[in-house]
Amino acid sequence: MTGSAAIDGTAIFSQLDLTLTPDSWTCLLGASGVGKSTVLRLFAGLAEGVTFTGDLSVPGRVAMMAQQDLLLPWLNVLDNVLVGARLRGDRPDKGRARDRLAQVGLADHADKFPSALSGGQRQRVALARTLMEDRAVVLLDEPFSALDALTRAQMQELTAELLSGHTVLLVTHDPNEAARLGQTILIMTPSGLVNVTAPTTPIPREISAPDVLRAQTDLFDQLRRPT
Ligand SMILES: Nc1ncnc2c1ncn2[C@@H]1O[C@H](COP(=O)(O)OP(=O)(O)OP(=O)(O)O)[C@@H](O)[C@H]1O
Repeated sequence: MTGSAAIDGTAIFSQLDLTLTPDSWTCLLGASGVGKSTVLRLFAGLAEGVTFTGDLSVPGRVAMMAQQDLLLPWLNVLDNVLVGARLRGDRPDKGRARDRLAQVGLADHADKFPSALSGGQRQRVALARTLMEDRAVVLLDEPFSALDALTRAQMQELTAELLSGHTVLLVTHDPNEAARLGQTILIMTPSGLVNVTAPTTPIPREISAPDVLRAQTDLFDQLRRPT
């Protein structure tokens, strides 16, 4: 993505230059309102009302997972995982959906309704639904931010494992999360992207690994700097 975006004539960002590295996790941080979600929505083709000027190329369709699990309360867990196929009018592949639920540790919850699940379990259903789409590019918009610290850490690990080999763009406000998962770490500012050196060890990294703590501190410093 190279270009500028505006809503109703008001600039959201200008001359942003963002290239995702294939098969790798890119983490995008930055102040509230700087335009991170707008970037994701543009990549996803869901940026209604946003005027983008520039070049934007997306290799095929993408999958997206957001902070809210967006599960449909009137469908059971299995049907929520199958919702993409149903919306497209494809034949639902229940066997594959059950496999995805097993991958996220919810094989025994397929017939339950979302209201009977914990927040962490609901987010795992959302992950199973994202995996069901089987897209090379996956966009994650603060998917773990509403979870308690322990569940968040577990979800980070599970998602990194299951999305291995995908091209991932993760928007997060959490420097530790970026330091654990980022293979490229970028801070979005009104004047462009700042590249912060990411650890080079494989992901997911341990929460308190020395290289993670170093990158986390570095990120805090950069985020605190006035732009
Ligand atoms: N539908 C809309 N109409 C008008 N302005 C909008 C609309 N959606 C977003 N904006 C504005 O666009 C800017 C960027 O919003 P965006 O959600 O992309 O920021 P963000 O960096 O993801 O913020 P946060 O970290 O708080 O989620 C903000 O100033 C916001 O007020």
